[in-house]
Amino acid sequence: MTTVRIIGAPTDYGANRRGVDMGPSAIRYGGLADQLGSAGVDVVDAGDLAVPRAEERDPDADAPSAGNAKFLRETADVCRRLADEVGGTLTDGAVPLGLGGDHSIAIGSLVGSARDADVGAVWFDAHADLNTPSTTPSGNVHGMPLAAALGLDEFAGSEWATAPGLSPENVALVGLRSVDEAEVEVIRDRGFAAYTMSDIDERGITDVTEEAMATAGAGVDGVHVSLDLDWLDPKEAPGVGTPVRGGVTYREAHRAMEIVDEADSLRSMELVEVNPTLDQHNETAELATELAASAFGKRVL
Ligand SMILES: NC(=[NH2+])NCCC[C@H](N)C(=O)O
Ligand SMILES: [Mn+2]
Ligand SMILES: [Mn+2]
Repeated sequence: MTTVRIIGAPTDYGANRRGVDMGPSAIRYGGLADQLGSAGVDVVDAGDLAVPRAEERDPDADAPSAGNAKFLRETADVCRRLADEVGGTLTDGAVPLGLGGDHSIAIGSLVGSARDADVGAVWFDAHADLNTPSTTPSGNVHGMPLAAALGLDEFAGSEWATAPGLSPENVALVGLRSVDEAEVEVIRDRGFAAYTMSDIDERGITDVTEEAMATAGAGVDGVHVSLDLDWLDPKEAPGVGTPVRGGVTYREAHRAMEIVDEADSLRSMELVEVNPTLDQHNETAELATELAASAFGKRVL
């Protein structure tokens, strides 16, 4: 039987708006353990990493060496510890499920997942998260995790940020609808498999997700699935910090997660960017738990 180990990373260093640090509590309160149980997996909750409050920290402590990247030192500290938790979970034969927190925690997830293995990544997100300290329009590290893990620009050779076993040919982005100019260039130059909402409109979520999982999983030991809740339409998932209209529906999201399960290559997963201060009756957190259950095999019949 699969054991899923929940690891909370209650950060909001990487986002503009406060509140995603409450994500792990909201997602647990939203019924995560029960949902995963109904998917037929064993669940272990490792609790939350200790994360100092942003108010007690200086966002520019690393400037100017960090370029325009706020709270980079704090992010590095959390990601190092998260990478150890994720790596240790895999060594124990369980599947790590990270709870954000903002999307910068994906750096730690990817480093931990790709420490002793070759991995692919599927990024379910409205955004590409491929900015670097020199290209970011915001200075927010949640717009950079994929670039960091791939070692782009300033992240090249960074021991805490780059994921050694993550290869660019095994990266797929799904659901794009808000991509910055510099990110468009990176996607074109590096040839990432990237599916916009138009691709989903045209080809359907099943076809697109199957192709994304196949690309990410080709020739590697497993796939990391990063689920940013702003991937969904804000009507379905209002509790996120950077909502973008025109996202996937409730049904499309479930179908995609069922395909994640069917691909049988899931190595590690995370649920990020749930912001309870912007949510309605915890519905975004509850949706996150349901989608995780689908990804771990929950079916009606
Ligand atoms: N994980 C996220 N919600 N990322 C949003 C990123 C938005 C924008 N591309 C930026 O770099 O600031
Ligand atoms: Mn996003
Ligand atoms: Mn994101």
